[in-house]
Amino acid sequence: MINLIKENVQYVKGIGPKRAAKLNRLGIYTVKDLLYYFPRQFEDRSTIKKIIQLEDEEKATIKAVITNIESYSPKKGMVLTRVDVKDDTGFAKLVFFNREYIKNTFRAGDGILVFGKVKRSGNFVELTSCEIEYRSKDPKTTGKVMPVYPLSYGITNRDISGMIRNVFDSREIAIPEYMPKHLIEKYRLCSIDYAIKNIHFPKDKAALKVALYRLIFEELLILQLGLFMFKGGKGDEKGIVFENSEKVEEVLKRLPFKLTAAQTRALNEINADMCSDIVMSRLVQGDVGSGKTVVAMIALANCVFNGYQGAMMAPTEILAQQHFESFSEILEPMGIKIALLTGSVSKKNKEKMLYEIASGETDIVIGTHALIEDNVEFSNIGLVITDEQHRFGVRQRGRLSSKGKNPDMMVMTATPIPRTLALILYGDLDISVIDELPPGRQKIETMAVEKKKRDKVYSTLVRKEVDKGRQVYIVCPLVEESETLDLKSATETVEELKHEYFPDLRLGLLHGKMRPSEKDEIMNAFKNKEIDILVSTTVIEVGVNVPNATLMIIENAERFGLAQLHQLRGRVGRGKHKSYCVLIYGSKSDVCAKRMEIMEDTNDGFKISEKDLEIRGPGEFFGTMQHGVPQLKVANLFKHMKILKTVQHEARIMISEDPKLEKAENRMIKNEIMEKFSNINEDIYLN
Ligand SMILES: Nc1ncnc2c1ncn2[C@@H]1O[C@H](COP(=O)(O)OP(=O)(O)OP(=O)(O)O)[C@@H](O)[C@H]1O
Repeated sequence: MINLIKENVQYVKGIGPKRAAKLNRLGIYTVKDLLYYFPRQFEDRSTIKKIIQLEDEEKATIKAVITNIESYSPKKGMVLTRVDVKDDTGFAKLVFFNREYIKNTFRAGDGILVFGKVKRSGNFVELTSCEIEYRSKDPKTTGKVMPVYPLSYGITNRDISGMIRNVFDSREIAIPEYMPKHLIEKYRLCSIDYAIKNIHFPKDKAALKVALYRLIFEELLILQLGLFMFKGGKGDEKGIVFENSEKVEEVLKRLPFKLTAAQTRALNEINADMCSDIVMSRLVQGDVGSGKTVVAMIALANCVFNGYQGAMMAPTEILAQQHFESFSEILEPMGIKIALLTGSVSKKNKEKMLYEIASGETDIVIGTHALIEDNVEFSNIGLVITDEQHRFGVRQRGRLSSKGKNPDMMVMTATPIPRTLALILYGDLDISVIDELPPGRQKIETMAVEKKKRDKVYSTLVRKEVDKGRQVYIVCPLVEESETLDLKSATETVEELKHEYFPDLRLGLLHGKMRPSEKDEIMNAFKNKEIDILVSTTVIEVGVNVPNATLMIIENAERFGLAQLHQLRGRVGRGKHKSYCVLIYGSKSDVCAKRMEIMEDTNDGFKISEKDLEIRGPGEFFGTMQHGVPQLKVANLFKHMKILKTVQHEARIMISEDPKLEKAENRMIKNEIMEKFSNINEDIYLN
């Protein structure tokens, strides 16, 4: 049987090479691909409505009797057929384009069961895009739950249904079961055969539910098992056993503040890992401004006090520079030597730096991607930290770790996501959550303002903050003006502000196309209060810390996702002053209104990322990450969170008992995993 499933789809009755070529473009090559080409949604045609109940714009099924049929040609090549029908509650018109056969097949007095899109205006009811479900004098059978497939390349829903029907009709197809038996029994999953048949031709709503449950379960299980298998769970290799150095107390004393309870808790968890012989793999999650950096710094200091080197990789040069400065201020006086390694270090300096890192003279290296280049060698690295890991790939993180012998590893992120999703994004890491902001932080007052009121925001709010001695960020979606997009650009905004609003103030411009040294210069000037208003693109999004900045204005706020708006907003409210965020939007869409409302209502990153997921769906939310794993066809990481949790629990057990899934009961599902993951370019997958 299995061979039939792997057979080229072109040999299925009614397909042939021409249609097969079209199917190929939908990613369908084999019979199996066709059977696994799942509907995007289902239309419930099983409920029959009376004409009187029909609502404008809805899609519905009616059972009616034909009273009249007329065909005419409004223009060359087009035939319009109008079928008048009635039921015991009213009258309706059915409209068909280019379906001449209707006039020859039907007569007045025939019964018809028809599904279509309703247009209603008072008592006038019309159904368009009609599909005839049954025709007979008295259609007793009801319409079904109909699959709707994701289509293109001239293939219709009917085509796909027909082809799949042919597969089942013309040959003995039985899909061999690959789900481990213990899971089928424990969760009462239906067989794969039943699931496939019922997802394409649901017997009824209940059967569809059973089929979907099985397929969602399976899809998530394959994804999670694959990720565990390929990313590797926590290894059993022995790590370095650090001691909790007394000198850490001295570091704490040098800080201008006391750690929050949440920071202390995270540090204790990190310490416990570092002092054990297990290699640490820990994710530190904390909302913007919660103080993750200092936690990283203390862990690195402790590593150095134990005689090892540490490294921290940041996603941008600005951020690496900032960490370098804040770490140096506290740690250098204690004799710790810190280096900053980025792409813009001159060749000569770099050589010296690399030598000092390799010889062990340098204790802590902070840098960007430059850190993972081959020529960076450490003498004895004990702890590697990546900041904002979602910008790096799994392999990049791995590359940094591989520069030592089982160093402890820590990842920091400001995107608070549910545990279940973190497991998919980050693999099997332990998680510490910093769920408390430093004392004295006030809620960032957020206002969404229509584009036409921008003037007022500039002339009142901006002026007020600057007069108080505070600083302002203005974020624009583009660097330069665009002819095609009506979006605010950073360069244009600076000019406008300079000439029309604030000729007396000091303005700065920051964007990704500038040279690193220029960026540094501007950032330093802003930090040193030499710039009042910094107009920027999203290069300031992650981590930038200037506590005197209290007003953030985001132009074309509708262009950004919620999580990104939250990150941007997090650049203010980082000190003791009351801070504000103004979201200027130019869209009238409902989604935009909803997004703005959420931002106004809450400052809680966790709630925001949940909403973001809900609005955008996990595909977009995970961005590039989704390119790297098999596409989900039926499961939705957000909607099916409960199933995901169950699946993760089971996957973890399976992997711990059989890490490579080699036992007889797991071999079949392993084949499925290999097949799904094999289509993925490893580079993309890992990055
Ligand atoms: N316990 C504390 N008490 C007072 N201020 C603190 C405390 N911890 C950190 N800070 C200060 O809070 C600000 C934000 O800290 P930090 O930059 O570490 O945040 P973060 O969690 O990395 O935020 P982001 O994700 O936005 O980069 C810094 O100015 C830092 O000095």
